[in-house]
Amino acid sequence: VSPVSSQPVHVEPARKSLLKVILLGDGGVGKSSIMNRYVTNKFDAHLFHTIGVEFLNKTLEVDGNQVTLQIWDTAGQERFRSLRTPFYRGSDCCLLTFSVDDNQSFLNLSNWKKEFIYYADVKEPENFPFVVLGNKVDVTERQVSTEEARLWCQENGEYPYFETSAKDATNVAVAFEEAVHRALAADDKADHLIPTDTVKLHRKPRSATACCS
Ligand SMILES: Nc1nc2c(ncn2[C@@H]2O[C@H](COP(=O)(O)OP(=O)(O)OP(=O)(O)O)[C@@H](O)[C@H]2O)c(=O)[nH]1
Repeated sequence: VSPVSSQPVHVEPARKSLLKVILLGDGGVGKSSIMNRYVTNKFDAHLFHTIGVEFLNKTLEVDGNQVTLQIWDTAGQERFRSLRTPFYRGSDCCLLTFSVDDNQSFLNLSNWKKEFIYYADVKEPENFPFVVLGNKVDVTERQVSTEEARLWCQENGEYPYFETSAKDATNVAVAFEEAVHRALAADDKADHLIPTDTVKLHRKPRSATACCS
């Protein structure tokens, strides 16, 4: 008779293999361009405004596992608000985006964060993984300094900050990689908060002597 463990069984939760990452920010800051740069490695200098939402998938390998990143690009213009907000739920990470040559888009970051938390119905906003992107760093006429942006990120939740250019590809891949790591880390943390009154399957059974004595 094989020994039977009297220990509780704990099934390690599987890591997520599909991550939804959403891009939010004012119209024209470059959300579609960032997504296109990352997924297709192309840049179009004459993109039309997004109406509603669009998404593209990209598969990448993280710690030896395949992860599909589903990137949702939303319409930043106010008139499309009701078309974009129904798509916020279920996001694993939110990329708050502004353009370094547009101060108003930077000032609006707080509104984007609020809109996301409300419509995505985020239960613990302080633990949600946001990443901030200051796009168009290739432009010489800046209105937002790196220091100002870093300070906002620090004061609003220690968010990682990346200065990107969809035009010349600066920091685009690295920003998405950070988003993936943050999303997976938040997911692992949430799993560990689930109470486990279950059995540890990976535990070695006790020796026959210990078991049957
Ligand atoms: N110089 C420069 N221009 C950029 C960059 N990213 C985007 N653009 C340009 O900025 C304009 C707006 O870009 P989009 O990607 O359509 O902006 P969006 O945030 O998706 O806009 P909405 O769809 O209205 O929300 C386009 O003309 C782009 O070519 C960048 O990194 N550098």
